[in-house]
Amino acid sequence: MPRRIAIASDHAAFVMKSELAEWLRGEGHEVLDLGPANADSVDYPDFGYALAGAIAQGEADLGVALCGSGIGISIAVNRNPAARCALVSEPLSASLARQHNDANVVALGARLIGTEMAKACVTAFLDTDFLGDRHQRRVDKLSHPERSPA
Ligand SMILES: O=C(CO)[C@H](O)[C@H](O)[C@H](O)COP(=O)(O)O
Repeated sequence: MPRRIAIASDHAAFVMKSELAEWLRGEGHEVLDLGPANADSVDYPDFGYALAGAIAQGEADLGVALCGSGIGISIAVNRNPAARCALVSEPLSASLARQHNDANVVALGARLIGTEMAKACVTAFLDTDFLGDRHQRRVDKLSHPERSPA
């Protein structure tokens, strides 16, 4: 199913971001590339916040976030309450992030995995649906931490 996918990175993942954006377009998805536009050194929070903002504003259905390890940009994306970003390095975690966590952003580390593994992770993420049921209750609690018992 064609999706609206936002993608962003820092300099460390610029090449992988470009490869994934081109591949996703080739797969028929609408891709919103939020940068950067080249491999000059930048700060991953700026691009993580932009990606989360696109999700929050409804400009994209799902997101792909990349930096060297995937750690920094996943933290940045998750600062936005509208985002549920899962850092993965293999497809099973990408599927579980959708099935159990209703993750709307997948984060990848371009210095840790290759482009083919990144594509396998994104494919698993896009092809898997949220299971709902008991998982919905838990995801709701992620949206409202103030309602959970201490
Ligand atoms: O992995 C990252 C953050 O978790 C980012 O890619 C940073 O850019 C990295 O920490 C530092 O990269 P640099 O190329 O040494 O500036």
